[in-house]
Amino acid sequence: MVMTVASPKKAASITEKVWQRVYGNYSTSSSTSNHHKRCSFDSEDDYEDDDETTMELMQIGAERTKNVLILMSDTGGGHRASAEAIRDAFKIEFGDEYRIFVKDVCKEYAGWPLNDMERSYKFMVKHVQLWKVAFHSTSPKWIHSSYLAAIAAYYAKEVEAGLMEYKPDIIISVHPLMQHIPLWVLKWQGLQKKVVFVTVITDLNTCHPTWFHPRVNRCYCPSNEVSKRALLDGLEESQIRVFGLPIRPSFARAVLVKDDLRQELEMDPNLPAVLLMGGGEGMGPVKETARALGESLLDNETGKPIGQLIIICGRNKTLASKLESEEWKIPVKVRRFETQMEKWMGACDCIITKAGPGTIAEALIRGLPIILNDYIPGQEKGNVPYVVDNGAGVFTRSPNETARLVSEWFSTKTDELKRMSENALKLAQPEAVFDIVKDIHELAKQRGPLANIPYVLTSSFTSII
Ligand SMILES: CCCCCCCC/C=C\CCCCCCCC(=O)OC[C@H](CO[C@@H]1O[C@H](CO)[C@H](O)[C@H](O)[C@H]1O)OC(=O)CCCCCCC/C=C\CCCCCCCC
Ligand SMILES: O=c1ccn([C@@H]2O[C@H](COP(=O)(O)OP(=O)(O)O)[C@@H](O)[C@H]2O)c(=O)[nH]1
Repeated sequence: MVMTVASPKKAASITEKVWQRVYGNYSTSSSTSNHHKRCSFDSEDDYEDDDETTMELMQIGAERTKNVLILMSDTGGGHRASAEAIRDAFKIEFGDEYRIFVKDVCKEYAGWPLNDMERSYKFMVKHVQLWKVAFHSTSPKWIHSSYLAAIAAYYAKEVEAGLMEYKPDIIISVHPLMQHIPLWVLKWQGLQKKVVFVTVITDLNTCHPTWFHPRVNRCYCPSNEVSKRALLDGLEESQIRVFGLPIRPSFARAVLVKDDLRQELEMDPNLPAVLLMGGGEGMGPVKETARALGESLLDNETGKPIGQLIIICGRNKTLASKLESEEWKIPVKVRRFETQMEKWMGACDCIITKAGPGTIAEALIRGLPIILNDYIPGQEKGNVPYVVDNGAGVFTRSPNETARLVSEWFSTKTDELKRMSENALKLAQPEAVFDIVKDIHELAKQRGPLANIPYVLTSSFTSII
């Protein structure tokens, strides 16, 4: 079990413990304080535990700054992008009412395999058949539940220390593998009634069943397709909300003018532009597609370009170096990891990408017709019909076919490009992230009296049980 067993030294009354904590001569449990020293916080100032404790007690009965812990992992770029979108939306809507931490608690606190998921995931998606088997073989509830239960039991103390470090009032999971273990820890700690736990799903359609956990307070689904799956997997309607996929507020709120963006980004002001990318890791047939576009966007009769190409390689440095060293007959910009994706998307007229949900949702907001040229089996498969059946794009794995489509859109089929752009805008849900944070805020307000009792007191309860 995870409960801290009270040592003789610690066997003080609750009053004594509170007294000690407020007036000093008290140190928190060793695993937590050790980690605290090496841990960096996302908030502007690191804080001392004693000050924090005093502050918490002073704020009993008053409105306290609430701590929100967002659990994510860098398996792909989408989970971090959604986590940061939620963090920014909290700041915009509620200012200092909430203190937000975006953390991969499993990586920071637990051991293998939890601390190595990014590398393992990269390896598996490179060998797609391996990923396909892993994804589908772990789909039955009894398989993933027992597997995760075993990991939870093994790393309980570490994950507990990780969670408690941030004294969360609200935990938001934006990752499929971050429901079971934290929820077990909260149960073991007796903190389920104190802490609001919500899941924000970042897959648009064929998501893995680990996303759905019956003990969450809310499950935010990005689409009706996902909410149907949630209901089938045993969640109650009252737990589910469908607002859309959370996208960084800079996409929803900034007023961007294409001509200005092109000037700022040093692009050709007149030529239509296609954006080519492959998620945060620069995956999929980017190189081959770029070469095919280099040919198809050149008018052979006049020798002049009919379009320009922007390639965003994300963290794939090898790809970027290779493309940077090539000679192009049309205007081409090769970029590495970009932090202002809304600007590049705003400056272009269509996009080519693998079926990453984050990129798709962002492109829809900017009204970009989408050519999907790849998908990761399992979680990304359903994103293809989501785009194609709604008339916002097409799917082809062939670089030559992709290049032909773009050259037609930029010359003879401009009406088709316009129609798809309108359909994309109809599917877009730019306000989703704000709807999500407002709902979480309401949920937190509805919590019972235990929610307002500071951790210094609740942890005193648990440590003497
Ligand atoms: C016959 C029974 C055999 C059972 C053996 C179990 C072996 C476990 C081996 C592998 C684990 C497979 C996990 C499958 C569940 C994955 C759920 C899921 O959807 O994951 C997706 C994320 C990545 O996010 C996606 O990124 C995409 C872009 O790249 C895109 O943006 C998409 O929208 C995102 O959702 O995948 C992960 O995070 C998986 C990390 C797997 C790392 C494997 C590590 C090695 C083994 C164990 C880790 C511990 C957790 C295992 C949990 C197993 C139960 C499900
Ligand atoms: O240079 C880059 C490349 C990608 N992204 C972002 O990374 C996310 C990629 O998420 P997606 O779900 O599309 O794919 P993943 O990377 O998870 O496979 C999106 O928000 C992109 O805008 C970014 O910010 N900079």
